[in-house]
Amino acid sequence: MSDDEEPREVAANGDQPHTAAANGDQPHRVAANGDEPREEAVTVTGLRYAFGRATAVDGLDLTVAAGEVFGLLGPNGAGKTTAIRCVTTLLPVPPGMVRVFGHDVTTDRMAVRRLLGYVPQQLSADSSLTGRENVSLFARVFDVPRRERADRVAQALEAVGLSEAADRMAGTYSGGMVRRLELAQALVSAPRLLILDEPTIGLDPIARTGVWDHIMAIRAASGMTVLVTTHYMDEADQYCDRVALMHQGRVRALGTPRRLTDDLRARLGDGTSPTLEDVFRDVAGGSLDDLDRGEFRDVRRTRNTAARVG
Ligand SMILES: Nc1ncnc2c1ncn2[C@@H]1O[C@H](COP(=O)(O)OP(=O)(O)OP(=O)(O)O)[C@@H](O)[C@H]1O
Repeated sequence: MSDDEEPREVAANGDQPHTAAANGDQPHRVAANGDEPREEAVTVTGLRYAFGRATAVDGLDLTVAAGEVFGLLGPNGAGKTTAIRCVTTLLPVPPGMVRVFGHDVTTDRMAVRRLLGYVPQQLSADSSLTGRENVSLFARVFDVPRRERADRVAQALEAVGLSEAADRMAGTYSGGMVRRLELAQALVSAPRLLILDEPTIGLDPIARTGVWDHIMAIRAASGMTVLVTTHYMDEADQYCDRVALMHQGRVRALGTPRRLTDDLRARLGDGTSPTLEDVFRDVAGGSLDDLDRGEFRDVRRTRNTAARVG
């Protein structure tokens, strides 16, 4: 696919593509399920970001509907983390390019920060503090009222299954427990939008499932919107309502995993059942060198969380 081609866009219900209503400062609405339009949690319009002369994000358009689990997929260097850091206000972008629940990340930065919880790829837990102390620290940083703090910290730890281990040093946690602790840190401020950058990188399959089980349970209980990046196509297929496949700073395909694979199956017409990874190969073409070398599948920069905490 050439750089000039449009990404394939598919609606969550398989019918109409999501369309944003240009209605000024009001949160936009999108039809995420074919029924009532839903509020837009994230709206990215023509986002470009360059580090010096290196373009990391190259004209990204995205809409994440409130309440959905949206996956940003792609190989190393596709621009996923850069895009996410723009949404979290950590990288400066011109006004009008990125909005969170209708708030512009540039002109209304503090309002945006109050709405989101962010689990970065980098380690954010302190090995010399207990799990509870780590989450308490975030509760203070995020201005959780003092009288609510102990309860909110306990609830966040409970939500990720760490109540029993709460008073152990984080340095004794397994990689999966550390990831869940970081999830609790992000949850303690009761965000409307949870952003997770490679939440399961470097974890074994059981720990990966454990992390996702908690994410999905929290989402079901709270209705929280989840924006997640991952290299793992199988996770995206299983857990994401919609995915955007990114390559070289641009979205190459967008839709529900089911719709994207069905669409490819119909086009191939050879009786095979393509996976999401096949869709990626199809839209990224032979230029996806990482994928061809197998690096894509094997988590290129393994985040050995447990070792780093210890
Ligand atoms: N701080 C930085 N300074 C210079 N270049 C950067 C910086 N951060 C990212 N880049 C470059 O921007 C491009 C996109 O990187 P980004 O980290 O957004 O990709 P990614 O899809 O998140 O990859 P990964 O899966 O490896 O995290 C890459 O070419 C990367 O080298």
